[in-house]
Amino acid sequence: MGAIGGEELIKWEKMQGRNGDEEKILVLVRLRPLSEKETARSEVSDWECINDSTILYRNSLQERSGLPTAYTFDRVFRGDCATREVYEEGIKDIALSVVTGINSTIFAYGQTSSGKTYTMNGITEYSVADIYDYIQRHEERAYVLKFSAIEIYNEVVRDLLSSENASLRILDDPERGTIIEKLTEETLRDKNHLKELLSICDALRQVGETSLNETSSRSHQILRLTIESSAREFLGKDNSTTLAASVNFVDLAGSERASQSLSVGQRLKEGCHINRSLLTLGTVIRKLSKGRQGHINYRDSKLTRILQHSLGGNARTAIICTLSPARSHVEQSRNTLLFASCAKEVTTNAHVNVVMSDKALVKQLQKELARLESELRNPGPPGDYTALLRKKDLHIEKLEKEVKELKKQRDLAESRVEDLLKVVANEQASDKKNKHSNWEKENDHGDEFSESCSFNEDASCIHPSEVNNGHSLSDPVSQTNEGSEDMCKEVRCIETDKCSMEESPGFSSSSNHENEGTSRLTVPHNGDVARLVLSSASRPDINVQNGITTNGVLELQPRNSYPDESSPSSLSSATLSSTSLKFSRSRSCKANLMTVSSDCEMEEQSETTPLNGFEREYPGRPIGVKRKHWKLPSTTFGADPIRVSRNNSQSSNGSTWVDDAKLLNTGEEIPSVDSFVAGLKEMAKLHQGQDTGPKAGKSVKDIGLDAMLDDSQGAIPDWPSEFERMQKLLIELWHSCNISLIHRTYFFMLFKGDPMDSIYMEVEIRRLSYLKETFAKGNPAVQNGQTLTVASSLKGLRRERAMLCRLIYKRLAADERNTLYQNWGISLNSKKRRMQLVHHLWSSTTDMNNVAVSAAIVAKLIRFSEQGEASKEMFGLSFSHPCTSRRSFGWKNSMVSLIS
Ligand SMILES: Nc1ncnc2c1ncn2[C@@H]1O[C@H](COP(=O)(O)OP(=O)(O)OP(=O)(O)O)[C@@H](O)[C@H]1O
Repeated sequence: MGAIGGEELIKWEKMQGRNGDEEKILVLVRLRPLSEKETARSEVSDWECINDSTILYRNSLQERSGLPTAYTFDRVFRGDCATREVYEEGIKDIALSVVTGINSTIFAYGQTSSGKTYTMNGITEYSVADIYDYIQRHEERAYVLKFSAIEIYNEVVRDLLSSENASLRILDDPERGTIIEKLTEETLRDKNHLKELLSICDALRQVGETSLNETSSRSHQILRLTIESSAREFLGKDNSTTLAASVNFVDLAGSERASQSLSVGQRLKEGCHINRSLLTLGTVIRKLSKGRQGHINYRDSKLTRILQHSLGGNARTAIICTLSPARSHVEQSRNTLLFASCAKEVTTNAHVNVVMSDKALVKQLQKELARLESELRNPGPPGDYTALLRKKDLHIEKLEKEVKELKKQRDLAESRVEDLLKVVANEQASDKKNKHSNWEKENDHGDEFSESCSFNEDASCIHPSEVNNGHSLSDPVSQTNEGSEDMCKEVRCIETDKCSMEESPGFSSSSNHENEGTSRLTVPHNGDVARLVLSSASRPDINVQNGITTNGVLELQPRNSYPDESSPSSLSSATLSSTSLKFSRSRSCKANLMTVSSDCEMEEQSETTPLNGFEREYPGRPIGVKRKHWKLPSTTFGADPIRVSRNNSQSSNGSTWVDDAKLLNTGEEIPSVDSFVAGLKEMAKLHQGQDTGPKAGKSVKDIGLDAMLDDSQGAIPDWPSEFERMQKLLIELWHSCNISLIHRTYFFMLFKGDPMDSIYMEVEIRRLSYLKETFAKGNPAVQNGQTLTVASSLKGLRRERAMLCRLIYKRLAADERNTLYQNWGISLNSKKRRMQLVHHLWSSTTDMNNVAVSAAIVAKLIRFSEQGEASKEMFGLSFSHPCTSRRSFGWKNSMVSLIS
């Protein structure tokens, strides 16, 4: 039979409350009463069981010997305790484990005449009786019991139940471990044969009685009862399993010293063998008590070889140590207690033993073989594989998405690191450039310079801290060319595409006529500081002729036009035709031309943050609604030229641009809230057109509001939590898509939880989800005819931050700024305080406090409140009936109080 695991094993282990758990050997100590002989010799009893677990040596003389006087074990029994009591206290539980498939062993260890046989006879009898009782009560199972009784004497194993008393041979079977060949077996097939069991017990008792003679007292006797059981309902069936375990009752020879009991000749040989087995047993127990490290010498004696599994193996084990109380045996008693102390540290690891008959095993293997052969012959319907492949494909697709998302996150992280490096580099550069120290008041760099360059940012002067010997620290190519291209001033970007330029101090521009002629931008050429940033200049149709002259003049000449010779140093407000401009550079700057081109390409992408131009590839565009020239308002400054359409037009071409610069009169490209709102309406209109098709042709007023009102008034269950969800999603999407902070602020300020907000929020979510998805795939999004990438959107965001940085200086008083710095944990002495502050704005997607405060600060900077403390009703964004009560589930904090 081969041992296997199985469901039954698990079931039985559960029944036993064990699953290969380690368990310490149970150690009991039994003190016998003084024998008649000992009493006659006036022996005194020096040992006393002071409680259930402690035995005490009471001799006051010996107490001073330094040896222990108290010993504690699992249980100690006084001399007047009955064997039944010993049996019931722990032994019974272990002995009966055998009926549930768990091996067990009960030892008796002690010096000669200490009561080992006396105890084991009782234990064996009670155990067998209880096993019998158990079998009787479990008729659902069939039992087979096998007895064997052996004696180890002088290291020879004898079969006590065979008539010949023949010697037995110990075999080491690789599968079954140590076995004893020619075991005499008395087999009981089921309960009808139990009488035979009892007769065998009688025979064993006789053996025990026999052992009282001189020979047996110096031999080790082992009675083994093996029990196999199977559920009757499975008997004879292929799936039947059998539990098989053995219980050993071991009556060891006396552990007295050889010198006491042995002398010469046969007795000496006998004693040596006795001591060899006992000595080995002691050594094994001692080693096991220290944790099974190293070699355990089971094979050094027959006794330990046969009982190997009972000593630290697959068995539950109990040792009853018997003591004589007589003072004359104190030394042996102490040795016994020492042995017991070691034994109680030994752990065993018993588990339920399940076996399957060879027949059942063969059948099961044949069945498994047949199944595998069948699978090989019939690989299954192709549909299975198709489905499997589809599943795999989906999984691969999902993984690819994850990879792209991770790449995107990596790019973002790299970009942020780049930003930080620039900040650090700028700070270092600014330290060196003390000659520009007057450029910064309050040791807060950049404002005055920026103010002097209040031309829109696309054509703005580079902050001195960004310039190092004429090259931008942030431009790796320029840094590479450092030293060799001093005369070539970098041209970064020029606003084109019908851009509107304002005169600004520090700049002069000239144009002989709108849309034609050469536009010259004269940059204040202050040594190596001058730098003109061109945006959108990478457009292939822009031709820069002559590049930047040595006196800092950049000439832009639209193709097919003529240069304006008249006023090279002045340029009035100019609108450049975006259709025919092309860059070129003077030969002296040839090497830098590549730099310019590359820079300009990047700038072209950076012109637009993802806010704008969504209309181009908006997936929900209704059929028939072609690409229109409407746009969301530009909230990334310099990203798009400001197109003037002040009438908030809702014409079919939908260009609802507001000349924000004029409107706000800030010198910065801040989109007004009404241009923002107009853009939202455009978007909502498109969205509505997508959803409602036939209504697409109507104007916003015609279709948008009423239709949306209908939609939105379809009650959204649990709107407060839905609003919160949408709001969080939007914040995350804004962050992911690098959306303009001003756009976020406007949106945040306008939509605070009115049920009607759901429409615009939904539109915004759909728009940004599309953008995010496009970015996640690593694709550029085509927006407003321009290509938008993660990198370009980040650049747009950076420019917006720079603008906000300037606004902090312009719009906030010194004490307001200081309060903000303190609130945001920015040291008042640190450099780039404003930039630090700006980087905190809208920096968290989860911290709503950060969001609310950020929105409040940006709102203040762009004078949102001055634009009318915009209410949605003002802009026609709210669809609420005048009587409809507004419920706000927005931010709880007072934004005004948060700012100050
Ligand atoms: N707990 C007890 N109560 C009463 N009598 C006992 C008790 N233990 C042992 N005896 C008696 O002590 C005597 C010796 O006991 P026993 O033969 O069991 O010792 P042993 O340890 O088996 O000796 P050996 O090693 O020689 O086989 C016996 O007559 C037995 O009846």
